[in-house]
Amino acid sequence: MGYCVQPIDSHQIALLLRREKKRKMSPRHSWMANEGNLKFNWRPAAWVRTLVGITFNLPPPKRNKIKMHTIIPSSAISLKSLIRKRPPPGQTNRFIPVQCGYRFDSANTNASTVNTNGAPASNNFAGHVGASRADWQSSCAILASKVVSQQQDTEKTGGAGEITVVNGHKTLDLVPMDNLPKPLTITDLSPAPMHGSTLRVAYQGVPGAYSEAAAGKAYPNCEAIPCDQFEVAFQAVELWIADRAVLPVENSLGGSIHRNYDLLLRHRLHIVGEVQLPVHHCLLALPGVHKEYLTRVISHPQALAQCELTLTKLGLNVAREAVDDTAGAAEYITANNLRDTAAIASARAAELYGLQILAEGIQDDSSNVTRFVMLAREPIIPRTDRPFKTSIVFAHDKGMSVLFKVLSAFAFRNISLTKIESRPHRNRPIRLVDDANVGTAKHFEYMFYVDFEASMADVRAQNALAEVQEFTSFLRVLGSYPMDMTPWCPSREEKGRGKRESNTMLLMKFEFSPEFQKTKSLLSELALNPTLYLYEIKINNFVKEFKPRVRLSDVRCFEFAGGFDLESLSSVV
Ligand SMILES: O=C(O)C(=O)C[C@]1(C(=O)O)C=C[C@@H](O)C=C1
Repeated sequence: MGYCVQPIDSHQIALLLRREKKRKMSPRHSWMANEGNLKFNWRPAAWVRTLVGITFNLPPPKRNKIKMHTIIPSSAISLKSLIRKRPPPGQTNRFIPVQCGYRFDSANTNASTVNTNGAPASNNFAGHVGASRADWQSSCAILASKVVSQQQDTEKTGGAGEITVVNGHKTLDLVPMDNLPKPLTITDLSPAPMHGSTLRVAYQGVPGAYSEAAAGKAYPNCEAIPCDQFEVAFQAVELWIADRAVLPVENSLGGSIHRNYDLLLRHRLHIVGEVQLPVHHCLLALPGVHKEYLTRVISHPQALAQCELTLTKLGLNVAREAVDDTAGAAEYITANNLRDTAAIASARAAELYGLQILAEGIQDDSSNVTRFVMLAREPIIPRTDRPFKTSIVFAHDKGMSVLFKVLSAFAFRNISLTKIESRPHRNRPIRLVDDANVGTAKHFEYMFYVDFEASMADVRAQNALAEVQEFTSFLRVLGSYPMDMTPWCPSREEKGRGKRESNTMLLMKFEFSPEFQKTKSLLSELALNPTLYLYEIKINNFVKEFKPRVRLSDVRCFEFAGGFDLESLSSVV
């Protein structure tokens, strides 16, 4: 079945918000109904509630399944409202309809399922075939009609056949066991919704953007939902249009993506994970275009910054223009048939928008990595049995050496800080300090963002934060989440240098074994998803079976998506 994924923009979000308000429907309710997860809401411990700075006003669990269909939002969200309007004739649409590649049947190549090039688009990340929005809507409709018909049956029969009275109290509305959601366990670090549909993950950009790849790495079977701005991705999660958002926060070459730091503070989403994505940029142009024809290069400002030196080395001293995202740049060239313009984007963007790759790996450093955070409406339960990171934001109070004192709270407890970022304090950007003798000092006021390597379940972290609270006027925990420990996936060039021979040997030795093939695909899924614990057991068996037969030094890196290091996996299990 062909399916066209369209980016959501802020206008549509506003429309949905208004509609949502009109129906006086609380998002909390819609989630509970949608996920069928009524009984399993966990209340975070008191210290989490205090530190997260958010009141968890969970309504009492409701078990009346009739309520569920009345408050399902998805069936009411029209697909149309998620599709961007076409631009007036003569004006180019910034987001032309493209086949996102999440669901594709080659037999179906109608206008909405082909890319701008007329060619069918293809998938980029393994196993990410998810239900389309249409499927999602129809499953909600089926669920709703099921509940309505059950309700009617009950009304007709007066509830016969169902136990509705217990000890004289009409309290229970029992549902067949099969329909009950599975209880959450401690391994459900970030519980996925149980509405029977795939996880919907919002990202900024259009298909082919690195953020889409990051969404696929974080949630391998997700339905990735493109959004035209970071803010829209935040709102999509807040309005239950998406279940998660995956957004970039920093790049190893270009530095912090400040906008997302500001938005983290403005919105009430929680960081539930992180993914680090190696970013290999390509220079893309229309087929037949040579480097010499180019008069400008367009891309996301981060991507332009990451390739600055290489572009100059390639002799491309041409105009460099910033656009919203890398894949959007590629799309723009194709849509406008620009033969004098190149885009910096991914190889997948080249494939999707029918461009040729003029140069590959053009980032100034081959180990270019972007760190993305995974955002959800609910925080996850912090653990101590694997490496966790905690992100906080604080504003310091008046006083001497406050920043030093705050940082010492971590240093004295041997907690490493992995990142510190400061942003202007929007409410109070300047503090004036008058000194009658020398004049007025104008102090810039900041919000400080700190990531440290400890879980909120670790007493050291709790004590450190208790101390930090003493020196700060504002403190919020943005999230405590598993660190991305996926082994380093070297770039193609690095891999070629030395390791290829041993990898090839290993693959030759085992590739004919069906068991190996099966396990290999499981492992590649794990390599792509740092939060999947289910696979640990399977890996354990794999390691047991294969370890005696191969030298670990021979199997440093497999030649499949994501790549991983067997040695570090065996230390995980
Ligand atoms: O434009 C894209 O493809 C993005 O996903 C955005 C973004 C960013 O915001 O930094 C993500 C990764 C790369 O570092 C370049 C751009």
